[in-house]
Amino acid sequence: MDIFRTLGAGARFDKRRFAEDVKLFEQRRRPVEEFRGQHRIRVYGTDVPRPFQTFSDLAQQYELAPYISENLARIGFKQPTAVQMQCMPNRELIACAPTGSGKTLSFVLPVLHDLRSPQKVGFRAVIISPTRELAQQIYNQFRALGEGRKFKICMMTKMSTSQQSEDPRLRQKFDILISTPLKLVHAIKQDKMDLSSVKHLVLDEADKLLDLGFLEQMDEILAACSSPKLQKALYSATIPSGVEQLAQTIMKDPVRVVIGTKNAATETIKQRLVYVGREEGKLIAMRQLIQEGLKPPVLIFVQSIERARELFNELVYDGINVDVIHSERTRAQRDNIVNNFRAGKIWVLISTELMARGIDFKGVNLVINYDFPQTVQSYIHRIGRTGRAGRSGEAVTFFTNDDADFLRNIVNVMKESGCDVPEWMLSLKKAR
Ligand SMILES: Nc1ncnc2c1ncn2[C@@H]1O[C@H](COP(=O)(O)OP(=O)(O)OP(=O)(O)O)[C@@H](O)[C@H]1O
Repeated sequence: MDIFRTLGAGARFDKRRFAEDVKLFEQRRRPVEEFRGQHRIRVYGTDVPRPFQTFSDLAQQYELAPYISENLARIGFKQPTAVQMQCMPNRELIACAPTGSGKTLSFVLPVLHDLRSPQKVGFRAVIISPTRELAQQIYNQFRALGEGRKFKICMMTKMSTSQQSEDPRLRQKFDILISTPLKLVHAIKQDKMDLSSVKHLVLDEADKLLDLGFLEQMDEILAACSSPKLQKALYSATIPSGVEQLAQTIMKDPVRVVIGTKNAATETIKQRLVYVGREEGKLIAMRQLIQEGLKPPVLIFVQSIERARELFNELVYDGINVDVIHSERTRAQRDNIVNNFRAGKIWVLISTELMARGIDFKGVNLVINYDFPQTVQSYIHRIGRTGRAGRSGEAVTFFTNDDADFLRNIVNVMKESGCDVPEWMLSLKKAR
C-alpha cells in the first residue's frame, strides 16, 4: 500500500522505484497469503491486518499486556485457532468461522487488549448474545482472560441495584457489559443505561440477532451506542448472504473474515441421516440407538417444549439418565441442568432450540436431531454442540417422509463439510 500513498502525495513517477516497491510489496504479501491459505483463512476488505501465528507473535506485534499472555498460558491455550489469528481488527469486523472454533476468545482478546485497564467512564464494551446461558459463558471467558486486571464486568441478568442505579457515578464504575437483547433494551428504555461511552459492540451469533425476532431490539441498542468511536464486530458460524447485506448497511468499511467453507458444518463431526419412515418411527430408532449403546454425554434436539416433555417422559420410563431443558424451566433449573450436564451427572439431555447456539459442552459425543431442523443454520449450530475445539463428534438426524422437502438442504451441508452422502439424495429437489 505504500506505493499508492507515495504516488498520491504527488511524487514524480520513478519507474524503477515503482517496480522495486511492487516487488517488495509482493514479497511481504506472499508469505501472509500462504499462511492464510494453510489455515483456510479468507479475508475481504482493504488494509486487512496480517494474522499473527502464535500467541507470542501476538504479544510482540500488538504489545499485549503481560497479564493477557499469562492468562492464556494459565487457561491452557497454547496455539491460536484460525479465527483468533485474524481477528485483531483495527476497525469493524464480520467474522464467520465454524462452530467450536474459538470465536469467543477471538473477540474477548481484542476487547480486553483495547480497553487496557479499568476506567471509571461507564461501559466501554457491550457484548450481546441471544441467550442467557451463552451470555454466562462469555462472561466466564472475560473473567478468565481478564484475571488480574480488576475490570468491572457485568452480566445484565445479574445486575445489582448499583449497576442499574439512577446515580451516574455508581454506573460509571463498569467497563464491560454482557447481555441478552431484551434485558438491555428494557434498561435503555427505563433510562437506566448510558451506552454513550461504548467503543466495542460485539454481536455474538450475529445472524440470530439480526433476524426478525431481535431486529427491533438491535436497532434500539445501536441507537443507544452513540459514540462516534463505536466499532462493531459480528460473529457467527453461519452468516447467510441476506444477513451479511443487512450487516454491511450498519457497518463502516468492515474487514470480513471467513474460516473454512462459509456456512458449512465443522469437519470433525461425522454426520449421518437416518430414515425413520413416519413420526412413530423416531422412538423406535431412538431405542435402537440406545440398545446399540450410546456413549454419553448425548444431546437430543426437538422442535418444541411440548415434544421435549413428551420425549423426556418416554426416556425416563426406559430408565435412562436423562433431563430436559427449555425456556419454561426456571432459571435455577436451567443453570443446574447445564452444570450437571457439563459435570457428567446427566447423560442424555433433551433440548429445544435454546441450547442450539454457542453453548460449549466440550465433551458431547453425539447430537441427535430427533426432530428435523427447520433451517440449514439450525442444523449447523445444533450439530456444532459436538466436535468442538478439534475434537471428533457424531451427529445423527432422523428424517421422515414429511421432511423430504428439506432433506436436500441438509444433504448439501453434509457434502460441503466432507461427508459421504448417497447419490440419490443429491438429486433431490432443493427446498425454497
Ligand atoms: N486457542 C485455543 N486453544 C485451545 N482451545 C481453545 C482455544 N480457543 C478456544 N478454545 C476452546 O474451544 C472451545 C470452543 O470455543 P468457542 O465456544 O469460543 O467456540 P465458537 O467458535 O464460539 O463456537 P459456536 O459457534 O458454537 O459458538 C472452548 O471450549 C474453548 O475453551
